[in-house]
Amino acid sequence: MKTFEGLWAELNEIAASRPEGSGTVRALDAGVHTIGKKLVEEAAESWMAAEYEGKDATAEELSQLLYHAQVLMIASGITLEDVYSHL
Ligand SMILES: N=c1c2ncn([C@@H]3O[C@H](COP(=O)(O)OP(=O)(O)OP(=O)(O)O)[C@@H](O)[C@H]3O)c2ncn1[C@@H]1O[C@H](COP(=O)(O)O)[C@@H](O)[C@H]1O
Repeated sequence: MKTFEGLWAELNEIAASRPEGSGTVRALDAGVHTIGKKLVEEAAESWMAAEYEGKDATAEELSQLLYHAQVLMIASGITLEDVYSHL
């Protein structure tokens, strides 16, 4: 099963190697403004799922929120340690 740290390693590798057809590369090229809007959208969808759609849908939306948070971190030059230092 993929973990937060496993996805982080995968996305950083993708950002460096820029494989053809990658949605992550497309998102990074679109920039922080576009990534930020997607992050907010997934946050809202997570909220709605938690209120009305049950655990499975909520977990799926939260996984997308975590993905977009990681993409925003890469686009902003932020490391896991930068974030963990605030936990
Ligand atoms: N975990 C994710 C992931 N979660 C969410 N998303 C993106 O977020 C979108 C979900 O948004 P929505 O729910 O709004 O669905 P949608 O409206 O149909 O999507 P869009 O039209 O907005 O793209 C998906 O279409 C993906 O673009 C993800 N994209 C990629 N990953 C993983 O990231 C890795 C790299 O992916 P690529 O860069 O695409 O190779 C792989 O392991 C993928 O599984």
